[in-house]
Amino acid sequence: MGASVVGALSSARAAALDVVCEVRRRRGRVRDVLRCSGEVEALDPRDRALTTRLAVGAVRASGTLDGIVRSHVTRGHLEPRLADALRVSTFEILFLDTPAQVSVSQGVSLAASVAPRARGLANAILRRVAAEDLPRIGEARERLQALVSLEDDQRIEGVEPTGKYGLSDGRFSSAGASEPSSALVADISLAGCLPQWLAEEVVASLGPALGASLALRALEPPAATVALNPSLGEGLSLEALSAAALDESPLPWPGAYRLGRQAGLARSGLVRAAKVLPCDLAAQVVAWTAASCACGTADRPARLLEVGQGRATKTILMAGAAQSWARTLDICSVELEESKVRLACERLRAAAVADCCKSFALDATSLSDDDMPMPLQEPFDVVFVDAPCSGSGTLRRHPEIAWSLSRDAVRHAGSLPALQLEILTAAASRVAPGGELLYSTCSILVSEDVEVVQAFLNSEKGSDFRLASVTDAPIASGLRPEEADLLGHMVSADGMFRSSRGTLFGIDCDGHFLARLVRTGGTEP
Ligand SMILES: C[S@@+](CC[C@H](N)C(=O)[O-])C[C@H]1O[C@@H](n2cnc3c(N)ncnc32)[C@H](O)[C@@H]1O
Repeated sequence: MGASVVGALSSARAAALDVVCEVRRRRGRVRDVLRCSGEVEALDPRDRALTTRLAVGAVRASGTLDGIVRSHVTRGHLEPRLADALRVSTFEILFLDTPAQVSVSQGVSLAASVAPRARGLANAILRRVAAEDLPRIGEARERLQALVSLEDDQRIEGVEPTGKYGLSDGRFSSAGASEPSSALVADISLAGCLPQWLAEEVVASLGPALGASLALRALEPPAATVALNPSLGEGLSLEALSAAALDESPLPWPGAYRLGRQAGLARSGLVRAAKVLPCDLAAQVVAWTAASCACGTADRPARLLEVGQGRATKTILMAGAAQSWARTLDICSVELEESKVRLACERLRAAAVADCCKSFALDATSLSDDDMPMPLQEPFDVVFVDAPCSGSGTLRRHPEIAWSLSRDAVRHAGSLPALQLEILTAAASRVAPGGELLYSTCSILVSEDVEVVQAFLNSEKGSDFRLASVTDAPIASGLRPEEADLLGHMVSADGMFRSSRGTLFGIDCDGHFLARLVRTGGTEP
């Protein structure tokens, strides 16, 4: 924070405010606005990092920050640019290590830069944020930290370790087992800057200790993780990555690296050339595991249907993983949005895997229909459903999600779980007998993962399938010990993959989910 100067408004903070105003005016995404901003581009790297942290943080925590600011305004209404400035400054006071004297003084200058007559009001509000809300969040974090240090729900059960939450806190073992205590939910909501309903869902889905751990890490920047494209020669891609001086270090997964410096990645041209794919580590594990389920089944080229191709990151990883095992995958992918299919096709060509991949723009809920394009009519060894979801496992990467999502979207009829079940059921009809149906999301909510899997298995179509453990996927037998540890750590006792199960080797992944369903009954589709 050396660039900060008490009194004179720093250019990093002024740029962060412009970005946040632009996001509000255009209803844009903060990372897109940051990427396209000439003002941000002109900053030196250190200031650019502060601008990014402030703008992303202000958007990610917006509901909590606005509530705190409002609680200190006794009358009247804040004009939008002033509210934006106070949001940015409140985030800095509460969540960055800037000395309060500097962050308050800079916050007052920031507010005065857009509303000169509000200097006194801004001063009063920000001083109260520093004096009252900063310690309140510190106390909430301490209580959550005490809970996290107990490690597992079993040790919590029957013990009231800190006396700071009610006894009922230890009694969560699965979704809906009991109501979360309001004190725990309030702490997770405040420290993790989540709407209360989402904090409740997080506790119901992950349990108290993992919910607390997630809240403590919720405002940190996401890990800068990349995958080398195996199809373009891992050695060459690694050389190019080293030459770009991004301070890479290997992670315990084939071709996975963490970057110490992320800022130069776009400028290096490596992403455009598809030599390097920005991709969370857990998403890489999901893609390689899915590829192995297809490659492990036959000596002939295996057929894999990917549902929900998006920008084809996992398609590229799956094709590359198969090549690295000297196997061939024929991949068909379907995606609802035509613009994504066009982009996916461009990326597949750049990544040198277009020969083995075909993409179709269609609605996956119609996959059981008779009039599908020809290549989709033949049965598949593996159908991999990378389902549309809330993205609640990727809040740090997609900061808009936390405050734009509603409980209705993840819970009720006509919502995401209903669409996920419809897609899974339609996709199931394309699985060959003995083949596998894989269901994946980047959500941490049980309503979108295990409950969808259970609803499917309880359905007529689902009666042809049984759950298999992800630890028994063919990839597991070929992994190096630390890679096997990583996979094992992320698989729960029920055999389902959940990367939200906490950090390992200091790696803090997004929250991804994967379930394997093997087809044991039924006839050819
Ligand atoms: C989790 S994302 C996929 C991510 C992608 N596989 C990747 O690796 O980057 C889910 C995708 O499903 C697509 N989708 C949503 N509804 C769909 C539907 N009814 N049929 C097919 N695709 C759909 C979304 O547009 C989105 O791209």
